[in-house]
Amino acid sequence: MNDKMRFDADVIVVGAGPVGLTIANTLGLHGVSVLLLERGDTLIDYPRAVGMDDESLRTVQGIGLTEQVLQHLTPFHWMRFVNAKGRVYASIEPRTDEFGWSRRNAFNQPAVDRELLAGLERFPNAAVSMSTELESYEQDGEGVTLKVIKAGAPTTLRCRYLVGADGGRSVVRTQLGVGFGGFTDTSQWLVVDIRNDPLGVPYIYMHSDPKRPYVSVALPDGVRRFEFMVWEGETEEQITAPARMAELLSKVLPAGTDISKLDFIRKRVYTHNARIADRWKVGRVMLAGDAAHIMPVWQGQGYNTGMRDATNLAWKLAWVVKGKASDTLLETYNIERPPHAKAMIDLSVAAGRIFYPRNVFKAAVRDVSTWLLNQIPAFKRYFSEMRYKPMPFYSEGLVVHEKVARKASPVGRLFIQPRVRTLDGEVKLLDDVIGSGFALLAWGADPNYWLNARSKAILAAMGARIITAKPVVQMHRKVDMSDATEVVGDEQMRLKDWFGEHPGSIVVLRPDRFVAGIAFPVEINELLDAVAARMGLKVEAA
Ligand SMILES: O=C(O)/C=C/c1cccc(O)c1
Repeated sequence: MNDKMRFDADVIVVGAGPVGLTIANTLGLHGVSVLLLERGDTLIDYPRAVGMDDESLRTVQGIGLTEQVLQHLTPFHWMRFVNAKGRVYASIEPRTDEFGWSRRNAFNQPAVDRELLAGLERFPNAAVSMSTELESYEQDGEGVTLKVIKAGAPTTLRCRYLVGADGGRSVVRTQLGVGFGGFTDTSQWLVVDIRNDPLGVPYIYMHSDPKRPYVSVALPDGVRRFEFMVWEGETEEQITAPARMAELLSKVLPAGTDISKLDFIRKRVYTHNARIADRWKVGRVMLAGDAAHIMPVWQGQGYNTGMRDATNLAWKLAWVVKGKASDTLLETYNIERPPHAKAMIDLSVAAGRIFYPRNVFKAAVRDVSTWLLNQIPAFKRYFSEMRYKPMPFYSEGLVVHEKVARKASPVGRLFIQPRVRTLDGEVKLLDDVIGSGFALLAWGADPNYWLNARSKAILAAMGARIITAKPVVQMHRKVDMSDATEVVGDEQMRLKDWFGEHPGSIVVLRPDRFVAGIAFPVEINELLDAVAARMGLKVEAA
């Protein structure tokens, strides 16, 4: 065989962090051969990210690891901002579950990473190579050739596509030669993680103490995280010296706490960066997670932004590797993801400016203005319900916007995930019924009646399920449904509400559960044609 056609795996992913692990699990699930390379000889075993949002949890659900991961989570984990006088000036506590899960969750990252790694054992087509460091790579028309050092020995590997999920200092990104513009913050922070939580109180408290802002976070498994701002000119050695640590901790723990009893996991100083890669796909090489963007921690969005990348990219890779769609589909990754990642960087930077303003005057303005705004219920709700968080929205890419003005459109947005009732009476989350592929989801009527031969061929090429949701009391009546249409009951009546508010009664749902398009039954054939064209779908002649 020609050397160029010998592949060790269809996809090689560099970096066994959460993003690399999630991409590998998704590819594993889709039957694509994937090799995950990790420089370390084990996964990182100390906490880093602390917040997993509902979108990431939905992704975990999609790769079949809900039960394994939920045990490492504290759902409904609020975030409270406290001023120098001890007054809570903002509290973020969204109590809704429109995507099927609590919107804010604290989690034990090392434990979740281990579950994701163990999840790969389910797939004979997924392999992991630890102690394997990428040195260099070259791409050509058919694939990518990597030079790696595995357990000290140089080796060559070849794949069709390469994903760099290898962190902020990504070797894949550096060698791709794309820019990583943005800035490095001038402030530094000391992170202290402690086992056997000496405080035990729930939630995240952001103390805007102008002398030394600090954060106190309750994590699962009895872990407490403190973060203290490092003063200008203060070195890591100085701030972690026993006397200074005792002084810092005495301010955040009750008087008389025996500091020598604290069980430290780690103490580390770090700097915040706000950077984004200029291009996330060049030929056969893609960047994801911190390799593509890094941001301050204040909204817990570094991890979740990376998980969104994994969710967006992995199924597209599977479709293209399996020959079901053209490279056009993969290009949509580079179109869809960067604008939202940039919005998350901006949000994280802004949150930092509110939390630790650079002078006492700005802090006073913040305190007065937040007090005034908190008297207005609509503003209070805006914060507490997290409405300030920009939700992903794809204005270009695998989306058909022709029918609806972009601003009001449900197209390009994540579809809701209510509970539905199946014909055998089980109540499940919607995605667990739909599975891992495309779906045509309708309200009330049967889309099959309107489908022409080409649309049927498109749906077959997509492997799409055709599902109609009905009121639970009507779901067993067969009078108006063809055998090719599955029926689910609208258990919480959220689907009826959703379709009642949007201009159409059928959505094309992508495998990542974003809405690719919306139509009335009479328009469905044009919509399917447009979706097929946008993704370069390989359709058998009808
Ligand atoms: O919003 C979250 O989930 C996490 C926020 C956060 C705040 C302060 C320090 C951190 O390490 C994370």
